Amino acid sequence: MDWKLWDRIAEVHPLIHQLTNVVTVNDCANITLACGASPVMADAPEEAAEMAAASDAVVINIGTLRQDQLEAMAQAGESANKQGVPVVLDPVGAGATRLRLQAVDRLLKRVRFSVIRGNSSEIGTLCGQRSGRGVDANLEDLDSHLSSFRSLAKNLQTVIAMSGPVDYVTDGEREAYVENGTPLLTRVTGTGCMLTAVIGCCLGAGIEPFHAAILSLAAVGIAGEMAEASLSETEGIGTFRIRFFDEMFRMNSKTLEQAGKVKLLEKSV
Ligand SMILES: Nc1ncnc2c1ncn2[C@@H]1O[C@H](COP(=O)(O)OP(=O)(O)O)[C@@H](O)[C@H]1O
Ligand SMILES: Cc1ncsc1CCOP(=O)(O)O
Ligand SMILES: [Mg+2]
Repeated sequence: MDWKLWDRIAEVHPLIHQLTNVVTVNDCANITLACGASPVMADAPEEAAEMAAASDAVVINIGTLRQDQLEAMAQAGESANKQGVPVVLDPVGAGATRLRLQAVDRLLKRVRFSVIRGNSSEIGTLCGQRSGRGVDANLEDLDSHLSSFRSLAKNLQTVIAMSGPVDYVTDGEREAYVENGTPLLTRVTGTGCMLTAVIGCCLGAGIEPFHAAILSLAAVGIAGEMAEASLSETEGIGTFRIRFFDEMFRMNSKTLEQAGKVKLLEKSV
């Protein structure tokens, strides 16, 4: 794993156009800045395509979806595809309602995504195993689903990045497991959304999608581990959230190399 790729974000300082949810939009903008990239949040249909074409990567997150926003997302994605700008999808709560399920279906028909990042329920739903209440994960027996995740990646010509206790990344040929992280990351809303924004930063810096996903999963996991380790007995989730931002701001290739727990199974299929 070439951890030095991470430093490209600060060197390139890419512009990351994000069409995202109202719960975590501010956290996504701040994590983008913390990584050394520049965020712009723009989801009006009147400007989404123009903004996407002028950006280095586009992040589409359906967390609090509305119909007009969906059209803006599709237009931004199409415009990005036309200009060769990479696009990453976060299918938040894809299995929770019909609106979300249909939205993901429409987006996948109109836009080619470089990476799709979701939790196990969201990725399972994309494979036809509809699951998930709300936005949190509850798909079980993940090992039995790995071959469908690989087929999904192959069919959509994308990289699937499934986060969880152990993260799994595949482009249909190559596979990787990332073992960094802490359950505390699930006790703060937005860590998945921020992870997807970080993937956008890596893509915008020109890092190819498979490695962009691995680097981002390792970075977020390690920042979570370090934030947790810094907590005193009287500190809790509020302090964890702040320290997580601090650790992402301080993240560099050396820390990634020392603390990254990645198993790469290249050409494993
Ligand atoms: N049980 C866990 N143990 C360690 N890390 C976890 C655990 N669950 C999730 N993570 C980490 O939390 C981050 C957010 O992932 P996740 O919670 O799956 O996304 P989402 O918030 O979209 O459901 C990822 O970096 C993931 O590796
Ligand atoms: C709670 C919630 N509801 C709609 S979007 C959202 C945020 C989800 O963020 P994450 O998936 O990163 O925890
Ligand atoms: Mg999520």
